[in-house]
Amino acid sequence: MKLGLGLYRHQLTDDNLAYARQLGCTHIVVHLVDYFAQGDQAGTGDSQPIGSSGGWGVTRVRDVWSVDELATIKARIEAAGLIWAAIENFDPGVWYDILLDGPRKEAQVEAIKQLIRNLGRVGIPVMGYNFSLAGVAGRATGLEARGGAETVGARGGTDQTPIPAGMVWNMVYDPDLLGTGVMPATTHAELWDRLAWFLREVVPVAEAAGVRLALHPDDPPFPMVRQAPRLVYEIPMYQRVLDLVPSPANAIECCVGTLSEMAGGHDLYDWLETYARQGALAYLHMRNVVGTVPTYTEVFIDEGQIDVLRVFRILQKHGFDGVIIPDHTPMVTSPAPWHVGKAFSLGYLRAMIAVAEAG
Ligand SMILES: O=C(O)[C@@H](O)[C@@H](O)[C@H](O)[C@H](O)CO
Repeated sequence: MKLGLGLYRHQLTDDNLAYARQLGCTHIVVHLVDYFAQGDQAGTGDSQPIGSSGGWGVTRVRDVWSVDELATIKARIEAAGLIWAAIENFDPGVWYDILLDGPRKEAQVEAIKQLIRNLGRVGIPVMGYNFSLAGVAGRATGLEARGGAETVGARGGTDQTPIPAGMVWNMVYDPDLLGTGVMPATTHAELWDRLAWFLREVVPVAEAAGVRLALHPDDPPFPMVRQAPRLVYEIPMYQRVLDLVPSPANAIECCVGTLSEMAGGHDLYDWLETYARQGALAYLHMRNVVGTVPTYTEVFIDEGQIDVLRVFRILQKHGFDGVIIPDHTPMVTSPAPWHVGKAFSLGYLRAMIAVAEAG
């Protein structure tokens, strides 16, 4: 098992790469979507994008990331002695009509196929994505982790304000549509059909390119957020995703914290075993949590309901040799809240991986 660090686009600096290397990471996962440039997230520093109803701003991105752009970033990561394990998330500006079943979806899926081929050419083995209309939205911030550390969670429900027309996945893709109404109502069945269409189009291309598509579960895992349906909001629902198009290229971005927050009473460890046995886990997000939907809090890696060592022992048993990154951590009161939070988590994860691997 390999330890990695996830960096947002604006965090892709030589200092942060050196930081990752110094703390024992061998791999980097990069969010190339610039969530923090503007909108409600602007100026929030390194804190995670929360997803307030105003969204993260406008995306003007229309072209997929080119071979040159990707190769430049890769060279920089490798110069720091690290390996680029995955990109996390498509820019809404290049695939909004795939999510919305809009008129540009055919053209956009061709662009996504080109992006996947670009990843294959540059040698980036995983493309993480979140097939979601509302995206990561509707969580509340509070001082609820150990010692009053700032964190996020849900307090009995989530945001159900409708998504404005022109916005999807927390970003505005067409400012001219703002103020003209709301996103058309969608059913769960329709959203599953959209995912199935997307996977049937793209998985064969990904397979040929040697790239794995890896779906993130819905965070927060409510059946509806902002009046829009969610896909994977209970743990067994991932099996339906895998069965749509069985292939090593149709895989899971396994956010263990989100899975543990899910309702329905399904056993986390049994299901992790089910997915690990199928070789379906592309990479892992690790954090801890207290509670399940509709009320839960994200907490420090060592203080929640998830038995991290038990998770790693399951992965070890099934030969998982992919990358594990710390997911969101509470912000630690210090001159560098994000860096200290991640450093604490990285040290803990590194130790647990070592114990699990020692058998
Ligand atoms: O801040 C973060 O890293 C998260 O919000 C992501 O884990 C997010 O849940 C996924 O990228 C969604 O695809």
